[in-house]
Amino acid sequence: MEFAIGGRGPGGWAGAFRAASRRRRAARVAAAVVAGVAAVGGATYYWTQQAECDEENSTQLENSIDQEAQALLELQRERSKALVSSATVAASGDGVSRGRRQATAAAATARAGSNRGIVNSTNVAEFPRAPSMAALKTSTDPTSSRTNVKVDRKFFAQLWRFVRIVIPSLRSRECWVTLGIGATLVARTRLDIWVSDNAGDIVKAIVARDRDAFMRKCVRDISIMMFPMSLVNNVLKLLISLLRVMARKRLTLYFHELYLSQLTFYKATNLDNRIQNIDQLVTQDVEKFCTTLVNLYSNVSKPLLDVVLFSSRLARSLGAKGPAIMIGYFILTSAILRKLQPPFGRLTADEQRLEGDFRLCHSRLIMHAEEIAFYGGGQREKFFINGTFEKLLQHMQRIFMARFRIGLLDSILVKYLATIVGYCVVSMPIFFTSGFVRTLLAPLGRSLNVDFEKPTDADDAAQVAEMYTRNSRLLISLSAAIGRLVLSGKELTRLAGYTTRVGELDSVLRDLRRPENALHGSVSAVAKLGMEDVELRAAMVPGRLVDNVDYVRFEHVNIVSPDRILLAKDLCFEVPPGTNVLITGPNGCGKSSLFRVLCGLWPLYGGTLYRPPRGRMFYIPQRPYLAIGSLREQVIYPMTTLEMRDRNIRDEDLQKLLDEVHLGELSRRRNGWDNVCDWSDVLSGGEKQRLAMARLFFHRPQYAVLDECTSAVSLDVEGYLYTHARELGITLITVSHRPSLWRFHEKLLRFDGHGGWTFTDIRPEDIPQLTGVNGELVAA
Ligand SMILES: Nc1ncnc2c1ncn2[C@@H]1O[C@H](COP(=O)(O)OP(=O)(O)OP(=O)(O)O)[C@@H](O)[C@H]1O
Repeated sequence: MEFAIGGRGPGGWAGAFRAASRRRRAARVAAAVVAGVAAVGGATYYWTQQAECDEENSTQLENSIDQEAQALLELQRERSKALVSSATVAASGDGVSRGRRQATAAAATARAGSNRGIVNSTNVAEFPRAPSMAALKTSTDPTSSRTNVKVDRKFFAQLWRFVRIVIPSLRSRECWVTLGIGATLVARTRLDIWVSDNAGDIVKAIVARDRDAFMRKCVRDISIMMFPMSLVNNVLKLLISLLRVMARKRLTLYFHELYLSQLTFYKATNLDNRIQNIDQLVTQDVEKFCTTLVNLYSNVSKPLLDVVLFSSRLARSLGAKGPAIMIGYFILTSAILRKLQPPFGRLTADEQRLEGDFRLCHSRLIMHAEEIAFYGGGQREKFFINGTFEKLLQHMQRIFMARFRIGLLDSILVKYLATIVGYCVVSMPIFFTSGFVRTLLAPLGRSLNVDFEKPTDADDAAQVAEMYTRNSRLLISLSAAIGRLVLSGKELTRLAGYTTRVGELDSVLRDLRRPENALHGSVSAVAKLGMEDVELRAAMVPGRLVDNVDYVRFEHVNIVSPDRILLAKDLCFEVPPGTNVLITGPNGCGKSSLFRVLCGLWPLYGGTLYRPPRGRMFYIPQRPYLAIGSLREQVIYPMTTLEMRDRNIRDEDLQKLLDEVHLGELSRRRNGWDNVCDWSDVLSGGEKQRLAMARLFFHRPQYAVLDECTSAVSLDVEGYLYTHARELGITLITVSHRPSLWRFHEKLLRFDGHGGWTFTDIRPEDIPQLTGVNGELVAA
């Protein structure tokens, strides 16, 4: 709220103030402080009410955003798939530590890649996992905490937890910066009061034609004070920005630690549907939380201080009634405006949804441009897109009209009437010293034990001008402080929203890392089973992992999907070193899931799993993960160049590997081994798979899990790769539908798609019977 107070007040006030006794003045100051605090209480009540209103609006906004999120699901799914396939590979490739370093960059690429994903949607569609389906479930879930944002005890408890992470100790830098901001705020308020006093003195000197006083106050004092004033202002800005960055750093690193270790990133995105869009939570919501928290700190503490100090200062000249009337007026007008205000929260939410619909139409056009073009559907799409745009425009016009109506009232109450009230308050001692105002203020005066006495006539024009200037400035500052307090209500609700979201992330990540959940999944998953799920209940008994042997053995292990479907019952087989195993079965029967259990991504149920330590196993999926970085880093992933140098491995050694997989040319392109580009875009499907095989040969694990990872490689090269892997002593566990691969394996694990399985020898005489003339599978 602002005033347009200006002009010159009439003379005759000064005597009134000279005549006031010290005792009375002290009483008035005390009363003014009480009035100020009471008014702040009123303002606080107001903005709590406001917060509830905002809460309602924000819930509507959130709901609407949910709808928009649903509408945009198709696009997000593409992006999530890219992210999750990266997460799966980073998890199974033991790339955790490296993944931590590259998390931000990878997310950025995935996001940037979403556009490519749109155009190239056929590639992405190969991937069966769609964690965004889980996102769909939770985003519409009415019990989701997104719809339940409250400024309550739980909020303050959560907030306190994060404040303790952000400010870990009283000796931390963050604590000093927080205290520094507090001290700077006090200094700034004191300087504001000095400015008001000084402005009064300057006007007084001008009116009294006192040149010496004018030079002293205007030139000398301001010249001296401009240094501390500009210093304080800018130090305040600097400290607030610093605290924001420090808070974000602490909190982001805290979440990175939780998220990127112990495969939590995989579990959170694949096995658990409690949270969605973790990338957004970690990168954006944490940042917004920190910004809102720091802003709230400065936006509440400063105005509170201002209200108390400005009120007490004003009371010295106007008595308690000045600030009390002004604050009362603000509370009154705010209440009126709130009553009459249209539901802008809902209107804005609707606007967002309509904008989302409009954007989605265009995005779908880009995504399916080819199909639409083949169908000749341009006209149909135009009709549809124009219709959506028309709806958006009509809604925007409705909002403009609502804003126009409330704007009229707003200007009258907040600008012009407030100006009148401000003028009246400042000139009260001279014009309104008896009668109506006295009667009006009498109850307030009695309750505050203040005597709103009539000041004696002032007669010193210079002093009057001084008082007028100072008081009007103080009143402007006071009203600005109350305005900021009122706005803080909105910020508090926003902070509650971010705290809930960040708090949810925190509790889910911590839950997934609990020792009892680490190996066996969420305990609650079993607890949620109904009594009718007898078989499932029996199958989901926590299993035992022995990971220090040099063979792979499944003993009575059950494979259960996160959706609690029993994919394989009572698995028992052994893969001794040197015995390659081929896994076959219909789509969706659980072949890849076996690997997920083997690598520790999915919970282990049933019996005992024996396997070598993770570092001695390697996993290559059908679409290999290519990290951000140079060509060298693609081959050695998840090892870093530094680690490679430490182990005395040279680029020439890598070149041999590339030659083995028939990709030797790659290192001879521009920038050679240091060539950094988006490798998933640059390489063809077959080249990516061969590069992944070079990576396998580089790491030479004891066991390699190959999940259809040569499906795009020509048959002759594929044969060579398998032969070479055997020469290197790598034992292979392969999923493939290609009969051409049977000859490289000794055992066959076949799933029947109903939980059953067989584990048999592959006899040489079986192989020709199973392959047709062109190498296709004719019996299984
Ligand atoms: N994260 C997950 N959440 C829920 N269900 C899943 C998840 N991952 C896989 N599934 C389900 O588990 C089943 C087995 O999936 P899996 O990937 O093991 O199939 P697959 O045998 O490898 O199939 P394909 O031959 O098509 O690759 C499928 O029905 C799949 O939908």
